[in-house]
Amino acid sequence: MDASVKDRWEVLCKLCPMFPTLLPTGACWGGLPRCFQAVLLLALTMLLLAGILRMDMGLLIPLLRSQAEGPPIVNVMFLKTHKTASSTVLNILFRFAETHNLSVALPAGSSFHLGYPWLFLAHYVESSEPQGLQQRFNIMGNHLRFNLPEVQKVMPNDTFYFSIIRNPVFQLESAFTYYKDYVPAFRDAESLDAFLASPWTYYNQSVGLLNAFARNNMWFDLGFDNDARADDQGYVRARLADVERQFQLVLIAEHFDESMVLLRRALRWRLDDVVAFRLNSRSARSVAPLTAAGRARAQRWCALDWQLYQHFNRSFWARVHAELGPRLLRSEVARLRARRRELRERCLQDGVAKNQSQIADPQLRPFQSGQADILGYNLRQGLDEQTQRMCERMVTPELQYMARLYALQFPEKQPKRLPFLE
Ligand SMILES: Nc1ncnc2c1ncn2[C@@H]1O[C@H](COP(=O)(O)OS(=O)(=O)O)[C@@H](OP(=O)(O)O)[C@H]1O
Repeated sequence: MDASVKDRWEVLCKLCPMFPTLLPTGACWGGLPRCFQAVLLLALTMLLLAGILRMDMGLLIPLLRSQAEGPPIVNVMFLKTHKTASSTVLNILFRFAETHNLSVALPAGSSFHLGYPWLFLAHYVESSEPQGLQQRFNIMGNHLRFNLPEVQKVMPNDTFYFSIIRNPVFQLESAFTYYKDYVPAFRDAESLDAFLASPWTYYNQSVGLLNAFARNNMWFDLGFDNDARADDQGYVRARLADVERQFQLVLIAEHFDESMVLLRRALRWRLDDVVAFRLNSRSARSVAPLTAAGRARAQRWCALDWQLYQHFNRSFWARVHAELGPRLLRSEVARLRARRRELRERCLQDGVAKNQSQIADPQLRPFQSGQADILGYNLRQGLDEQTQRMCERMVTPELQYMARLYALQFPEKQPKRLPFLE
């Protein structure tokens, strides 16, 4: 026998006593080939076991962990960025707050948002405490421009912070239609393609905050300067690091269901807590897709948002792979979709979204803006009381839901007026 092969067998045999229960006694003393076979058998068995365990434990661990790691997280701050599926996420948070009797940081007085587009200040939140005392809340999610030190004044120290972003090309297209009449930079542009072909004709930086919808709107919502130089890599990297430090999770609107899977795991919530119907969507008629040249221009015009999106899209998928892996992700997304289908069948008339004129109950009619035709839902007739309440929560538009929570939380105060319903 070759000397080096013999040496290796001897090393293997020296390891034999480490597995006294697995190897037959004396296997190594009887002869080198027997020892080699035993070690090989052991290695194969371990490989096989590892394969089986990896497969099944991958599915089991999250279930075990979600129970083992304690109760659901109830202190949650959601930065509601604009035109990013954020109303659907806010509906999830409002429902969780209402069904768990949690307090919500709601806009003060007759306001519908938390001071946007100005940087958030704690006093934009309604409070039942006497002047000077700062009330803290469980849930916060109405539109605001992020300002961490002020948010920390109204939220507990152990709050979970998260947000959502969307491909800026689609985010801008949605914003253009929705804010067409409201944003100075959009008003005179015939179309978004026309705006992007010559943005400086329409966009005047000195007009101030109202134009924030027209450029790098997500960057702005995060509290940063939306007109900053996008080619200053030091600046961009520093702001991205700020977001990473301040938010435990950044979701991606294009991957909404995968986002809900991650969110549910992070918050240790039940499946039904994160199942939602798409809210605040436009009818196909009011979507005006950009040309290929327009899309390229939008990326350049919103280069800060583009870098934000690229960065967090990458880290989102890295996290999905690290925490779940493809098999578990697929099964969790399938579970979520199946449950949504079930609830759609149970709750919704015809199972589809309706435009404003088709919605019978004014409380379920979403606010309309600009040239967008915003869709909502009719509920099925004849639901039992409990199902009716559950379904109603899922389809109540943001402003009506906010007004209802406000009335519940501050019964002594003047209720919110929603003029568009009158
Ligand atoms: N679940 C889900 N998945 C993907 N996309 C979704 C989802 N829910 C809402 N949406 C789309 O988000 C857009 C509305 O965004 P917001 O609710 O953030 O708008 S707002 O700023 O509160 O007015 C709006 O986009 P547009 O239709 O392009 O305008 C919605 O269709």
